[in-house]
Parts: sequence; structure tokens; C-alpha cells
Amino acid sequence: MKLIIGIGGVTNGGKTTLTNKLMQALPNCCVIHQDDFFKKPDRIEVGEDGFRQWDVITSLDMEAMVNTIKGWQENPVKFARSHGVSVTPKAEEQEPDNAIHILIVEGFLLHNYQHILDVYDQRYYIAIPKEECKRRRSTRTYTVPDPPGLFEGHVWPMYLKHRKEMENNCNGIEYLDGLKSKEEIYNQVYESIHNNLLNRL
Ligand SMILES: Nc1ncnc2c1ncn2[C@@H]1O[C@H](COP(=O)(O)OP(=O)(O)O)[C@@H](O)[C@H]1O
Ligand SMILES: O=C(O)c1ccc[n+]([C@@H]2O[C@H](COP(=O)([O-])O)[C@@H](O)[C@H]2O)c1
Repeated sequence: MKLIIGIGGVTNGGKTTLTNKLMQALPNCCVIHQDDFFKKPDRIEVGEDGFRQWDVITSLDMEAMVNTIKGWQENPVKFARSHGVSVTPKAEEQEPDNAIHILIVEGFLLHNYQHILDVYDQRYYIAIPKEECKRRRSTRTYTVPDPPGLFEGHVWPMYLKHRKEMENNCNGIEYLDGLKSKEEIYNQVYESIHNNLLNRL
């Protein structure tokens, strides 16, 4: 059985933290990070506001991300091996449909890409308020560091726009309060994945 879990959410909401904890607990679990598909800085458009437009779907090579998901769907054991993920001996021996294989896809614009909304068996979205988001982001350094004013001028307005779009276009999302402790969020999601797996077995 193959299960694909989509963890979307605001920048610095806690997607990676949650994903890492789930990966340690779930069997045969691979991950795809949307951040790994950012285009090179010289291919990111500069807006009228003077900022490089990082926080839009066109800044990402979504075709490559979809192909990576397809690679996992075609052969999760091979995908796991080539990504350094250990697979249980039982899953190695059996056909992929007779063992549990899980893929977590995480990213800030996951539920805004219409072409693959159906690919996810379960969808989550983590949100935190603006001030906490700004505080957490100020402690973080990306491969391309934020220029002054990017958060107020680009990141947060784009978040509000995309969130509205997502709420209008995407159903079946379980919303997570990113202000809860890391442990509480993890427990909530682990339990919900566990229940989903039980229902499918
Ligand atoms: N539930 C939480 N409570 C407090 N801080 C958190 C929580 N989850 C994550 N963080 C912190 O917030 C920052 C961003 O977390 P991260 O998981 O990298 O976010 P994202 O992947 O959504 O950008 C990190 O410093 C992380 O330790
Ligand atoms: O990872 C990169 O190369 C990168 C380069 C420039 C910007 N980013 C920022 O990465 C943010 C999304 O990632 P995350 O982990 O904060 O959800 C988004 O808000 C972008 O502004 C990321």
C-alpha cells in the first residue's frame, strides 16, 4: 500500500520539523522537500516592488517535483534506496502493494499547485500568526538570504494571497496550529496517519 502525505504551511510554520519527526516513526518513509525545487536566482523574476519574487509557484520547478513524486510511485523501494532511506526486510521482499510505503511531500506552496492536488491521500496545513512567523524567519538563513523588507513587502502578502486561493480551491485539508508544541503537533498528525492506515488495511 502506498500513502502520500502532503504537509503544506506558511514559511517557518514547522513543516520540516514535523516531517523529520514523522520520518523517524513511520516505516519505509521517504520525503520530498518542495524547497529543493527552487529555480536558480537568475531565473527568479524581479517584481515592480524591486524584490525577487521567490514566494510564487513559478519560482519552483514543479514539473521536476511531480516527476520525483512519480519516481517514488513507480518504485518506492528503489526510491528509498537511492535516497538513503532504509526499508524493512519485509518490504524489500514483498511487492510494493503488499507492504506499507509512505511518501511525505512538504512545502509552503504545496496545496496551490492544481495539477497534483489529487495525488495526496492526506493533506495538512500548518499556520502561525504573522509576528511569530517574522520572529522565526529572522533567525533563519536561506541559500539566498532575505534582503531587508522582504518579509513585509513580499513573503507575508504572498502568503495571505496563496492561503486564500488554497481555501477556495482545495478541500479535505486538516489545519494544524503551529503555535502548539512540536510534540503536540507531531502526536496529532501521527495519530491521524495511523488511523488512516488502519482504515485502509
Ligand atoms: N511547534 C513549534 N514551536 C516552536 N518553534 C517551532 C515549532 N516548530 C518548528 N519550530 C521552529 O521554527 C523554525 C522553523 O521550523 P521549520 O520546521 O524549519 O519550518 P518550515 O519547514 O515550515 O519552514 C525552527 O527554528 C524550528 O525549530
Ligand atoms: O531555499 C532557497 O533556495 C530559497 C531561496 C530564497 C527564498 N527562499 C524562501 O523559502 C521560503 C519557503 O521555504 P520554507 O522552508 O520557509 O517554507 C519562501 O518563503 C522563500 O522566500 C528559499
